[in-house]
Amino acid sequence: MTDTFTSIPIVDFRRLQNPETKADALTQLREAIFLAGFLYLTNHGLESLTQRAHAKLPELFSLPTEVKEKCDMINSPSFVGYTRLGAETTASQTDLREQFDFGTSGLKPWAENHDPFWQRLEGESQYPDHPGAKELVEEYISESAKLSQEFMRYVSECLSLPPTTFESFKGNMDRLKFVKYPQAAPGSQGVGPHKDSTGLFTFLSQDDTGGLQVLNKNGDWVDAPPIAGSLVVNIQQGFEAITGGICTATTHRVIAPTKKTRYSIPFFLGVRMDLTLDQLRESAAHIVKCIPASDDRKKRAVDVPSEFLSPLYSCFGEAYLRNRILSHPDVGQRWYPELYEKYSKQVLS
Ligand SMILES: O=C(O)CCC(=O)C(=O)O
Ligand SMILES: [Fe+2]
Repeated sequence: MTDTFTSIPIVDFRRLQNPETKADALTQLREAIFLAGFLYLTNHGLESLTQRAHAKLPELFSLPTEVKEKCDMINSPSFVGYTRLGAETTASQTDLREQFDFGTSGLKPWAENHDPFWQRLEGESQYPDHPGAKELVEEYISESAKLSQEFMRYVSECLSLPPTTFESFKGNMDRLKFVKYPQAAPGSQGVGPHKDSTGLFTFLSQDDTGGLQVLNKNGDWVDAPPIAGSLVVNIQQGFEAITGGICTATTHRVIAPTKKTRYSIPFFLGVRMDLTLDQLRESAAHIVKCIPASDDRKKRAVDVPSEFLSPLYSCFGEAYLRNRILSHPDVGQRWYPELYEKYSKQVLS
């Protein structure tokens, strides 16, 4: 195994499911997790659903502005809803994308008097007023949740852990986004360099445009060109924290397209928000002990704490809320004015 990657590995889900090929496929999965933190998942079974969803996206984004703005994220303390072009910031720069954010539906509503403030992140989605939109989102989230649960079992197995190891870390709310990147001048920022921070794993369906890039350990940007029918899966900071930093969340970005509009659909598998730093340290220590990683990697795991685990925050939920407030400052200022003031002044060490 070399020290870094120059292309994104491919893992065939069907080979993980087939007892005859499973051992070999688990080895590939482990290398992808350790080496890149990114992989293409093929033969995952959601091919026709992702195709149907992509066919719907141009329609949804071409709805009249007033229809889209009726479900504007500014209405939502849970940061779900529509974000117009230019209202999102990553790495201190404006992203050139427009998007709808949704979450798992039917969760218990936030109760001001006894739920913690960050629990308000879990709330009902706002759907664009368009036939079939809500049904499509609900089906997409429910199918992706099933796939991601099975995927996580294989991840546990490839790390020599019992298959259900990570299940108790799963949160109540998964998130889904429909994203549109309009054509822009060469080199424009579709979304700036970032690690996904609000969950365990991301499952991304991109169209055939290209533009997604992943940072390797030498500091080079590696293209993740579209592979028809595949999902790009990556580790989020929640999973990095749970594995004590051994499985790292990898930085990525999207260069805005120059020739045509790009659409993508990321699904974010949620993490349990009530986990405190101490609880996490304890379970991470246990998990790290079992994972067969090199001593060097284990040492690095201790040396490189995730920013998600900053002692500035009481638990995952608070770190997550901070991330949402700073990414969507208009929504943050409206619903959490005091926290906005506090978080925007903090510097993460
Ligand atoms: O649109 C994409 O391909 C990636 C989007 C992304 O990285 C994100 O929204 O976190
Ligand atoms: Fe991302």
